[in-house]
Amino acid sequence: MSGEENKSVTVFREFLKIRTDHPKPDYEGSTTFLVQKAKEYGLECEVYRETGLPIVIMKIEGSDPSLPSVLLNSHVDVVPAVRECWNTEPFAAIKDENGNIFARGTQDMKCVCIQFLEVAARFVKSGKKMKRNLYLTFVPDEEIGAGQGMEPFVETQKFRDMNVGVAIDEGLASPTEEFTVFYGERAPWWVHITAVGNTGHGSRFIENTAVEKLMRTINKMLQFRHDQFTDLHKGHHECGKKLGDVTTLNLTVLKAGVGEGPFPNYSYNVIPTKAEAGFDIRIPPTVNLEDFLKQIREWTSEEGLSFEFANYTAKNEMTGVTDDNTWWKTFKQSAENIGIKLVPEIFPAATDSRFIRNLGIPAFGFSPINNTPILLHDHNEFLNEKTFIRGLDIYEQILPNLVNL
Ligand SMILES: CSCC[C@H](NC(C)=O)C(=O)O
Ligand SMILES: [Zn+2]
Ligand SMILES: [Zn+2]
Repeated sequence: MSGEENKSVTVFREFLKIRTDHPKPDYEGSTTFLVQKAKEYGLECEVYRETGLPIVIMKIEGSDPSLPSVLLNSHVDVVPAVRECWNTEPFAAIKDENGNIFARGTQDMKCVCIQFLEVAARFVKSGKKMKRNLYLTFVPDEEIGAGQGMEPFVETQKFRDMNVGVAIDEGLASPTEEFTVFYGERAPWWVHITAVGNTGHGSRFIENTAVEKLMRTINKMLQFRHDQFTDLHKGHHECGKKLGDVTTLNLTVLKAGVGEGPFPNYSYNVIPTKAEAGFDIRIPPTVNLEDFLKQIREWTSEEGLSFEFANYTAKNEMTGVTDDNTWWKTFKQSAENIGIKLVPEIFPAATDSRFIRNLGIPAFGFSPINNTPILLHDHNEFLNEKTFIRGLDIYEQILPNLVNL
């Protein structure tokens, strides 16, 4: 590409090069980078460490700081990248002749981190005072469940003092012209089932074995999976359900057998007394979670079966997307005014927004990326620089309407 690179794109590419990939994210590197940028741009900034890992907090004070604030939240960590599956070095942020930037985090979600930072810099530079406080938080560990990130942070006095009225966080790329906006997420339940049963010689008909009991419960659960799959795929593609509207259930862990692998180091002629299965279940916010818990109890009610949760939430709040929610009305109207169509959906996976919504605070998941394949967590993740720049302009035009509401 000829000509000088857009300055915000350069900042984006610099940020992509910081190795915040799990399992050992360089949070000191990302923190130093962000603090330095805040200083350069004249943004108020502090690093909060009371919950363990660093959280970078930036602020633009409003003319009426007593009003609930607007929070722009982004996570700085990224998932690992398998070098041999990529066509370029995943942390080199190589830009090709079409302006496509290839790196882990281009979509999820270092683009949004830097767009929030750069748009805040534009607001400071404009010198125009806005009504509410505007906060930016850059948080760690979203990709591994937020146990040392957003989850404890929302419980702190620091967070309460920010008096958040609405939060904007990540969404997904959209392969079409329209943009998706997420107003809720499916509850992630990770269920671990253990079965115990009779043992004996592998040559006999032993009854009520652990594996047999586990198989019965697995079959019931996979039947439920099949019904949900059918529900998702029936009807018109246009008006039918989306992934976020149905419950997915996947058998992801399976363990049994006497002996230690690898093959063939097992006692093939000994009936094991214990067998285990783990499921990743994602439940839409429209489903009653107490009823679903009852369902799991029923599936595992046979004698010798028990279950525990590796991940569980009893709460899964949604943000209203009707006109009586003035945050939503303003967001939607502001997007329409600049010719952008927002399609509200339920996020199929889990993000930091769930902790904010569960406090009763409205939150929208929105990444201003359209006409782009969804490549989060995938090989050769990329974003075009023009899409990045347009996203920055979109935020610049929409956000003041929320901050001035
Ligand atoms: C239970 S926390 C797990 C969080 C993770 N988030 C993403 C975006 O992959 C997930 O949905 O599996
Ligand atoms: Zn993400
Ligand atoms: Zn992710």
